[in-house]
Amino acid sequence: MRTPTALTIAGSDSGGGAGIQADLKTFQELRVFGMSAITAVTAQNTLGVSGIYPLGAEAVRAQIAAVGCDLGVDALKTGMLVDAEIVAAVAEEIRRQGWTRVVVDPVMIAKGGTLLLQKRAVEAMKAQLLPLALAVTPNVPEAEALTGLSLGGKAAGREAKKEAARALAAMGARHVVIKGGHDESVAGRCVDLLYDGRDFFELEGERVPTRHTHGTGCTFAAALTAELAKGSDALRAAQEAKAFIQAAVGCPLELGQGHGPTNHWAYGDLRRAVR
Ligand SMILES: Nc1ncnc2c1ncn2[C@@H]1O[C@H](COP(=O)(O)OP(=O)(O)O)[C@@H](O)[C@H]1O
Ligand SMILES: Cc1ncc(COP(=O)(O)OP(=O)(O)O)c(N)n1
Repeated sequence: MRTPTALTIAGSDSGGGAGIQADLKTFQELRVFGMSAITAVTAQNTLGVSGIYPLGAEAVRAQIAAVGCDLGVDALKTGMLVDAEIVAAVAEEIRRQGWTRVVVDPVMIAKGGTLLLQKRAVEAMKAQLLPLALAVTPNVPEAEALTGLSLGGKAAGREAKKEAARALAAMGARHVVIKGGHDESVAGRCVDLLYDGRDFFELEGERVPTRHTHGTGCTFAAALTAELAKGSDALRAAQEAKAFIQAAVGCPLELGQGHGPTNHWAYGDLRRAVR
């Protein structure tokens, strides 16, 4: 059987917890061959982002084309896309290659508050990328920025999240997952809401009381992408991704002085232990 492959189009996190590094670690853990197109290099650690060095749209386009014409891409995800020019180049390459298993993680702001996508690029993302998405995976603030709806922040209600999911589906995304890390409305739980254009599904897990949550969004979206690359449908892939991130947050590595990385090998360890 051919080895499943996945491409991440995202920024590099020198601290290793988010971005390209989190994505490739997750692909590897899920036994999917990982490839990358880097949009920007960030100087970053668990305390925050201290520098952003974009590579530019042409460099991103060239990386995607090089991978596409040779290795094949069973599924891909997008992460930090920096600006409207890179968003446009990525959308154009995806269309040109005819890729359909596309996860758009609409990364906008790092935990420390640094902007990872220019504000004027949000419209480009809505118009050009969301119609190509098999799944879009915003957190609550990203869902608010994309839809213009107020979800209530930490007290985001189920109905408000459903309305935002419908609005994102109307923009062209075939599945919407509104991630629950920022939503504290259900005590002690993290509830991600999945909408497939018809039905809603709740992916629920224990909220782990830890500050080590750097890169949770990237890791969840990368696990979703890896499962899609292996041929799972979107609901099954999201359920597996939720189990992956639950293990990764639940077994922290206690690295760094700030928001430390999650543990990308915890899920594999747990699965081997129950065999
Ligand atoms: N403290 C936590 N305990 C368990 N799961 C978490 C925790 N924080 C986030 N998650 C999960 O991590 C994933 C990413 O969520 P979120 O933090 O909302 O995204 P982002 O990193 O993009 O802000 C979701 O599946 C969410 O439920
Ligand atoms: C290079 C890079 N890409 C994405 C992020 C944001 O990742 P995310 O998973 O949303 O995690 P937090 O930064 O919110 O912890 C990043 N920081 N750097």
